[in-house]
Amino acid sequence: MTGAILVLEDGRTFRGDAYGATGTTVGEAVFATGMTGYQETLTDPSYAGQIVAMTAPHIGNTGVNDEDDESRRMWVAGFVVRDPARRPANWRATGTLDEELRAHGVVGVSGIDTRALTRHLRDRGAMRAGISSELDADALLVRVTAAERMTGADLAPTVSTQQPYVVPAVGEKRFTIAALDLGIKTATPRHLAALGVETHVLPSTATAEELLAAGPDGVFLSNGPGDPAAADYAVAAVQGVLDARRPLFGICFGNQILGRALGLGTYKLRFGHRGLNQPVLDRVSGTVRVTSHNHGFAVDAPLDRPTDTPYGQVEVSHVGLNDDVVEGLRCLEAPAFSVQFHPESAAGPHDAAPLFQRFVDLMESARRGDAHAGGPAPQVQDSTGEKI
Ligand SMILES: NC(=O)CC[C@H](N)C(=O)O
Repeated sequence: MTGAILVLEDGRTFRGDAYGATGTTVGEAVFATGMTGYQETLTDPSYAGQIVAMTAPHIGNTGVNDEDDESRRMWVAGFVVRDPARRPANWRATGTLDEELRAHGVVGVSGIDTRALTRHLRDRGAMRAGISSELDADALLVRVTAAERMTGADLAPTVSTQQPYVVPAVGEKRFTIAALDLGIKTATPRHLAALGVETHVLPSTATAEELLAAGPDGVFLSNGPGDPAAADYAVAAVQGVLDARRPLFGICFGNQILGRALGLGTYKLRFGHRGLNQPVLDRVSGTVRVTSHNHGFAVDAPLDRPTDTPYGQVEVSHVGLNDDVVEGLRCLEAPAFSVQFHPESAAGPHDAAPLFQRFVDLMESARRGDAHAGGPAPQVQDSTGEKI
């Protein structure tokens, strides 16, 4: 077995075995706490530039399949696992994770103490790191300290589609939307399609004019990698959409971009939220949902009062219950809202999926010409009859 090392920016070194592709890679070391969903994680464009360590010790058990990819390729800069499955056991599996990582050139390391690594990152914060099966620790550390930092990194254009494309509605088409692809996952248009929404996906650098050109019923802002403070082009596009008063819904990076478009700041969290069971309070409905997260930055906004913006007041609609981080925004005088977590899940629980229905409700009320603001009163009911 070929050896490999993981070296953190502060010099801490872990020794293990090469996993996936051999070679050398650098990126931001982060940990993800989901016990399932490694295929979705690896193919989520939001992880571009990051070396992802899985805290669940046994990874690869269900292999890989042809259906669970969230984009056209794997984007992680590197992959760290404790104990890879020796062989997959799942009826949907078409290959092993190790082979798939190699096919995508993802350099990984296995057999290291991922609990110690996670505690280190939790205490010291996410930091640059490298994995190598060919360099010694000193040489790798030189590469790590020369690597680009996540703060200030503009990565959405590197993962976005270059060409617009359309995802048709399933059944009768009720609405057409333009989606700004900052790193969109396939699960998102799929959720919208099931609600009768046709999604026109546009490149990350699309302007407001381009987003609005076809007269869409609404505009969607996707998740995506990098620092929202570096994506001024997307902020300008969103301001144009707000000026046009077109219904707008954003997820994760989209939440951060909406926040910036409203004049709010963003900041880097110490180690971020990456997992499938993060409790979030929806202050509009008063319910707590267990949600899927993947973010290292967050919006800076007061929790206790609405903020005045050039587009009217905005309030914090969702709050993370682990740490009081802003997890959603709702414009009170404009048809715009967003969440920091992932209603499309993939992977993760489906608690938040009805937020897509809220977007549809918002477009419906805009079409009727009703007075509308970002968070239509929650009228959707889940299977227990509870309002969400
Ligand atoms: N999933 C996302 O959209 C992540 C947004 C942003 N890159 C962050 O790390 O916070």
